[in-house]
Amino acid sequence: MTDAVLFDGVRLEHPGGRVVLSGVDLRIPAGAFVGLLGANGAGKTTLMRAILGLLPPRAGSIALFGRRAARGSNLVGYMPQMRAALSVSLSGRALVSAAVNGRRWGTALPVASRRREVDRVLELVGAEALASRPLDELSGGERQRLLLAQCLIGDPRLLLLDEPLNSLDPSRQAELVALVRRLQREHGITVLFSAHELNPLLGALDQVLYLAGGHAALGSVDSVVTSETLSRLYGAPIEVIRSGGRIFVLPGAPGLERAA
Ligand SMILES: Nc1ncnc2c1ncn2[C@@H]1O[C@H](COP(=O)(O)OP(=O)(O)OP(=O)(O)O)[C@@H](O)[C@H]1O
Repeated sequence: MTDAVLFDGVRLEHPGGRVVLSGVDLRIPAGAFVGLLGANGAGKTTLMRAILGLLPPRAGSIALFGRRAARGSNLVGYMPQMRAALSVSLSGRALVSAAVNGRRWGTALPVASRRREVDRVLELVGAEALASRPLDELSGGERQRLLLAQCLIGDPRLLLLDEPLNSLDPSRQAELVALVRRLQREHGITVLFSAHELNPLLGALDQVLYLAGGHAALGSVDSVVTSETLSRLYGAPIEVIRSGGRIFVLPGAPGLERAA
């Protein structure tokens, strides 16, 4: 099967020459749910922008479903991290409609078809009842569902979700992860889901993509989230502790915290 995402020797730099990632080779199989983990500034957003074709690699190549990554691809749905613009009295339906009208098909799509597409994505995320309410009256979890609906417009095969759990409480986090997991399973969508915390994603992940020190490691949670792999990636001692079905990643040499 064609890989959803293929990085071959990729080097990503921001203007001004800041190297964020280098020598990255990775293959994300189509239909996988991948958690993208890494500390602040590790390059999670940068990697998503490269997949979107907004930051072309300075070396190597990126392909999506066998085609070179390019800006404006209908294969990809993106939920960006910055969501301040949502504190407005716009309705949920207007927010989702704006994406249908603007990004995917312009004005070429007949009004009835546009409306059907908005209804379809609202139903996919169970947000029909939210559609008529102003965004500034909705909870964080409800807004996230509408943003997810927006990403699903045009039936993308790959979803890039940039820290969608931020500012949600643990039960809303669990609901959102379960919703994305269901969409991924039922529709065969590939998901790249960035987060600061691994634990809320543990039950959903097929693989984890960890970024640190300009490098990337992709694989099962058990193979990547280990003291050995993360210490190599960070270039510094990292301790990984598993307890009660949760995983804790701590800086420092093994044994130091326990000794303290
Ligand atoms: N437009 C830009 N120009 C120059 N440097 C940038 C730009 N955007 C990001 N960077 C730098 O690239 C590095 C990676 O940033 P990025 O936002 O990708 O990290 P992140 O893992 O998404 O972080 P966070 O978890 O804080 O969102 C950081 O050092 C950041 O300062």
